[in-house]
Amino acid sequence: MSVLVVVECDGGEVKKSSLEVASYGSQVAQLLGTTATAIAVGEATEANLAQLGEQGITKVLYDAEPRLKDFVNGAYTKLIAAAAQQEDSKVIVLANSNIGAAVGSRLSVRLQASLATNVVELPKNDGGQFTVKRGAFSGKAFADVVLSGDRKILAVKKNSIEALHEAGKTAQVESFSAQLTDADFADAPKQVVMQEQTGGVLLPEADKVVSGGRGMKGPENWNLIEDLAKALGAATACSKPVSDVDWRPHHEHVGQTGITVSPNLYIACGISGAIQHLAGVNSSKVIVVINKDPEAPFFKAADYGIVGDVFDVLPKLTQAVKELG
Ligand SMILES: Cc1cc2nc3c(=O)[nH]c(=O)nc-3n(C[C@H](O)[C@H](O)[C@H](O)COP(=O)(O)OP(=O)(O)OC[C@H]3O[C@@H](n4cnc5c(N)ncnc54)[C@H](O)[C@@H]3O)c2cc1C
Repeated sequence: MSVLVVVECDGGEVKKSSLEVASYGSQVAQLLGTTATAIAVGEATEANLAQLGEQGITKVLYDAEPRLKDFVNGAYTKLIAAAAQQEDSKVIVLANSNIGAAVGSRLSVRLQASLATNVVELPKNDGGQFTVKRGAFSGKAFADVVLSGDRKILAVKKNSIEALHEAGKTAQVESFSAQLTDADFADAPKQVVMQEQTGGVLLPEADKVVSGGRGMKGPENWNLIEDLAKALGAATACSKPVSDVDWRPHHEHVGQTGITVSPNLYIACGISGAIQHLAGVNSSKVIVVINKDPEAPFFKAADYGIVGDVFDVLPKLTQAVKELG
């Protein structure tokens, strides 16, 4: 019996959120007195998969079927279920990402497993019960959830756990086949057309995000957001009212009704910090808020706050970032 960790890869690389998930899974394995095996999905290289040893993974299974390069829910679910069966895994850990959330629910039906999403801590053995803490009510609260049943699936929220890094440790990479058929690819997307992204950085995966709200006054001032984003190598985002009035495209709107982001750095410029906005950004590692109103609610969620006018602060901040190189 081993803990099975689902590792998402893109362009040959393991995604950062999956390094966290691998670290989480190997710590769960330690708690249960077993080892952690990963099943890799997406486009991966053997060398990068072997490096998952640094996050405590012992073995990595990889199916090189070319159609698995892009996300196909049915095929990914069957692949992961087959790996769980081969490894007799009672605990399956995945990222609380778009892929993880979609596969997690399908997998729970297929394997008759209990599922907890948005998990933020390692599980506890609470009086013999397997208990996990998860974010609830758009991140405003936490819930302790008891998972029963033989199999459990945990979808781990990004930035909830530090990725382990034991330099030089490698995992054994094994080829794996789930014997997928054409029927498993019935829901494969025919074509994926990427929306135009500022600086070529994809918003949901971005490591840094510079975001603007109504305090930016109009689309003609967005060069201030874009200049800072370019200097930082960040993606740009906005609040809902900004995209509602077409100052920015809808795919940049973050929050409860928009995209959820979990970057290492989120800079909010002229955004009040309404609960619906926070719901999409509150798993960011470091939040910086620039707002001229010291009472703006966003300051309560900020790691760093600048009380000031965005038109004064942003050019200076961009200049300072450029000088730092
Ligand atoms: C069902 C529902 C779902 C929603 N979903 C979302 C969602 O997904 N995402 C989202 O963002 N919102 C969402 N909203 C809207 C949300 O409630 C807020 O109205 C919205 O987030 C406010 O956007 P804002 O902060 O840009 O604008 P405002 O609330 O108008 O705030 C502007 C801020 O800019 C500051 N400011 C003004 N001028 C300057 C200046 N020169 N320098 C510095 N600061 C300045 C002000 O002090 C103020 O704090 C939703 C609402 C509902 C009811």
